[in-house]
Amino acid sequence: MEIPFVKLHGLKNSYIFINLFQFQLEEEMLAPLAIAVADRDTGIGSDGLILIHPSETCDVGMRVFNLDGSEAMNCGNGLRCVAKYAYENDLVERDTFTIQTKAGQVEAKVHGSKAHVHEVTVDMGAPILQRELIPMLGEAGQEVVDEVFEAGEEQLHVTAVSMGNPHAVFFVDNIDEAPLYTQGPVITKDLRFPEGVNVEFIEMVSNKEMHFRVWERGSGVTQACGTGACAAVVAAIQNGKAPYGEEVTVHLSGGDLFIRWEKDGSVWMRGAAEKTVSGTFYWEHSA
Ligand SMILES: N[C@H](CCC[C@H](N)C(=O)O)C(=O)O
Repeated sequence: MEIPFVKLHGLKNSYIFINLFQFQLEEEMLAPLAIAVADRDTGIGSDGLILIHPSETCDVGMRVFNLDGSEAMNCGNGLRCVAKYAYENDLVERDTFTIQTKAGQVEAKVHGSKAHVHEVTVDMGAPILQRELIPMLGEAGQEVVDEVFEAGEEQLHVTAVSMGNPHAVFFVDNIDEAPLYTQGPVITKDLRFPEGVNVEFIEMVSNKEMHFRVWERGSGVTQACGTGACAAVVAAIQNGKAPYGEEVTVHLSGGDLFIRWEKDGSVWMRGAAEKTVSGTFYWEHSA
């Protein structure tokens, strides 16, 4: 198969994008294709695959697959890249439009021109905080804030937040000493999270600034995670470490995101999105 693609990234969290307004794929191809394109040796190299597709309810739709082929419900960096691509390629006319995800719909506003969108703001909607909706095992109806979390020999404290996809947020004193590579791969598959979980470690710099590292469900360590940054700011506010309604700067490995959670309302994410490669992926798909 000859598959047209574009590679874009949000703060170096990169995906291979396929425009299904122009190209068709069979459902059973999607997971193996995500694995194939993400492979840095035999594929293009990315953190996964994102499909941009027609939607009956929104201006455009997005599906996201991690590099292990698993499909996720939402992707913050992916949303900003989809918004950039949709506006620059005339899939939408206005600079503000809706994007359908598996988790629901969001509203995006692009900043820049048709020739080059350099930044996107997304209303990510309200976080999901009830334990059983994260989902996380335990007493239903409760929020998970600063809860003791036994992880091997360590006793951590977890705050769990869903942005349509699950996040386990841990606050550390020094981000450079966060157990990202030891605890990340273990916690992401912990049975207390029946659907797995994205794992974030946060060091607060001030009440409006934090350092952030992530082990993503299905992709491992990535340079940035947009839904994770949203979850981290929500968790900081739930723990009294940051204020409602004001932009918090999140320093991710790949760059900065600016996140605001309106009390009892939406989480807003603002950040860059860049295109790097376009071309044809030659794929020998064995059914
Ligand atoms: N690994 C995530 C999906 C990608 C999210 C991330 N790349 C972002 O920018 O939000 C999950 O399985 O829920």
